[in-house]
Amino acid sequence: MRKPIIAGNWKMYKNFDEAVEFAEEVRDKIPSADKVDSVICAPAIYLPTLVDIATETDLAIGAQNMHYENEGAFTGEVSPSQLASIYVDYVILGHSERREYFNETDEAINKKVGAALSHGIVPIICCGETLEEKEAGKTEAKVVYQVTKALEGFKSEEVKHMVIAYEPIWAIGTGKTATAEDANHVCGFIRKTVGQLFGHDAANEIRIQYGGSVKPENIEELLSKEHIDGALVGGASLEVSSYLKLLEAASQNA
Ligand SMILES: O=C[C@H](O)COP(=O)(O)O
Repeated sequence: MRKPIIAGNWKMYKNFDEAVEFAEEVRDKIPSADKVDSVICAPAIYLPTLVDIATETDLAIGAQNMHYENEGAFTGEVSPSQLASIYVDYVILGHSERREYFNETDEAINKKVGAALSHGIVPIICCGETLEEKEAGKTEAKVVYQVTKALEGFKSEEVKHMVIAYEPIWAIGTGKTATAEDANHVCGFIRKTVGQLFGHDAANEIRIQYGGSVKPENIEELLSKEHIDGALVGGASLEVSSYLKLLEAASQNA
């Protein structure tokens, strides 16, 4: 049985006071980490403060991106060793917004996955198709390509601890959600791909999230599906009450 994982992605929202207020309000209301992994991926400048607030609670803190080098002349970037030095637990890698607006390549994402692992940071690796690709029947080919490239060169033992987030780009921030059946189909396809590449144990243990307009109203149906182990949530993770409802639903599904 895979433990559900709900990760909020705050993207470039919230000022400092709002971020602190949110974390202080939720920290003692997070369901037990035995039942669900509850994560907030915040803007980099808030991470040390949020990690402090979350210490000794069941809330985990993640970054939204990082470089793959540990140090160097890379103005504006944050490194894996820097994130590890402030005890960040997770990092989102290859989000479609990073791929589209910041030219992030599959090769760079693959290096970032390796860097995250070597620092004990769990990568949440994003994949997903555009509306054009969906309409052209290319969803499966697209996610297989992205997942294969992101996981290239790793061992089964490493892959099983990773998280993959299937996020159809047309469903992000649009209010359009993939049907639970469609989302489950693609997540199942990703699991099958992991199995072909890394074997049965990795496929069985890797957690696969769905992302794209996930809300308290649709989380239960999504989580009831065999291959959906959680959600990567944008908009609905910004409000305390909706974030907590998502966690509650996941903890009851565990
Ligand atoms: O990382 C989160 C996704 O981009 C989904 O965002 P959304 O829940 O606002 O559609």
